[in-house]
Amino acid sequence: MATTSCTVYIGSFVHCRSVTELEIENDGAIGVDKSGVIRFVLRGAGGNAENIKKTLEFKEAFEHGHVEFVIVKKGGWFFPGFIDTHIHASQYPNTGLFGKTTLLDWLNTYTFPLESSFSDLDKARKIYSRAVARTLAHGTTTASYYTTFHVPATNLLADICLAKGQRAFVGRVCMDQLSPEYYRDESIEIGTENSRKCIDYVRSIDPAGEIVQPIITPRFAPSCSKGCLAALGKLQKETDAYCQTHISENKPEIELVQQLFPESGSYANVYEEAGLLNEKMILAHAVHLTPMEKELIVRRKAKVSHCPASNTALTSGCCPVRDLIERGIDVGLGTDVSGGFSPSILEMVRQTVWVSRHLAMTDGDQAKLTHEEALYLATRGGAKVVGMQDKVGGFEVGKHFDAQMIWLGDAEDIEGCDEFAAREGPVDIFGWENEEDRIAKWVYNGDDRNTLAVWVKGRLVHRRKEYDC
Ligand SMILES: O=c1[nH]c(=O)c2nc[nH]c2[nH]1
Ligand SMILES: [Zn+2]
Repeated sequence: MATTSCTVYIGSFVHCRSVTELEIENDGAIGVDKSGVIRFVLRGAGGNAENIKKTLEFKEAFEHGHVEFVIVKKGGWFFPGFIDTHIHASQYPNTGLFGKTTLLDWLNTYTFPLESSFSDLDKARKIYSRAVARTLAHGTTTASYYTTFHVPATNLLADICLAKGQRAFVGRVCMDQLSPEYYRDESIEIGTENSRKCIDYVRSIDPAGEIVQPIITPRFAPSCSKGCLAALGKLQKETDAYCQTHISENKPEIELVQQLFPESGSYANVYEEAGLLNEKMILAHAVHLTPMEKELIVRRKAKVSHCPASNTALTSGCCPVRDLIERGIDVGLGTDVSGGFSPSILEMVRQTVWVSRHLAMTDGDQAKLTHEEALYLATRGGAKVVGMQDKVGGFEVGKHFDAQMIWLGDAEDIEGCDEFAAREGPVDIFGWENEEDRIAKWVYNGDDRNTLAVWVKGRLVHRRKEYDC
């Protein structure tokens, strides 16, 4: 699956025009050069090859016969790749396992025993390969990953993402307290040094950071001493790397932070004091922030990863996403595997809508988010969270072609078979649906069977077996 020459993607495309509005173009053409950058976007008569040939950028390529065409079937569309702003690759085998636990006992019961086993590199390879392949199959073209505290296994995940072509932030988990003794950094110095080794390694395999980048990852305040957080704040300044952590996920966790950092005043202020709260910080959850904490996050331009499935599974709470957005905080979506039960960002789009509706039942209708808004969070919102809004999230000239081809199946009846056996995928199409209906059906009923192919920077990184493109 290598990058070809120039490619023109022909047919319908859909992306978010604004937070609330989708652009649906039924007769489009997107020209992508051999480095994966979008060189033209045509609306109307895009399928007309003569029209496409007229575009200056591609004239020469056409003349030399170096242009390939990828055509989406009628009823399907190209959509920007999804951005998962918070996922624990190391927890992938536990997807769907959480029982009745809540955050703190879930960590001890399910999470620390699994994560600590990543000293076994064969096991790490198997798990990370599957996690990356599966998320790609769900259309995730960029992911911000937590690994474990192991340096070799963390570097292995970066290798796998680079080889498979998924854009990734790869973060070695730092913690020097609270987790079991067999699974915590021996000292602040050793932990910081190990994190630096991972940063250096990831930058050595992709110096331009086009596909993989390092991300500093203090697990969360309860797992990190004040000295550990301060050392990571210093490392962040030195390396200018991104940073990710958890914040205000559930109430007992917040009480624990008050006990552990009594003089800090608030959970957000613990990170602020360590110099970690800035525009390169991705804060996962942010369910129970106080107004003062939200103001601080706005001032520091830190980002939020909304993880609706995880917040429901671990009964953490309903994040007031509308409030965060209206305050001007950049919000993206996170699967938070395996607190979250699914590696699919499409599922998180649904869950975002559901959580907002549950919130609306108590807080009023203004809390409700539409699926158009949730799709924005899954693409352009996520791009802002990871600082890639100029590169990915939509189809504009100059952006990279990170995209998925969506197809719901067609409406043709199979003779003698009126019922569900006629359908291979999860969505029933009757043929009379307009484009808006098809998108709604995809959001509420679709899954990876509808994602026929996925590209990152113009490189085909996934395709369904039965789809030949
Ligand atoms: O959802 C979560 N997953 C984790 O692994 C974790 N660690 C601390 N807090 C956490 N929350
Ligand atoms: Zn998490």
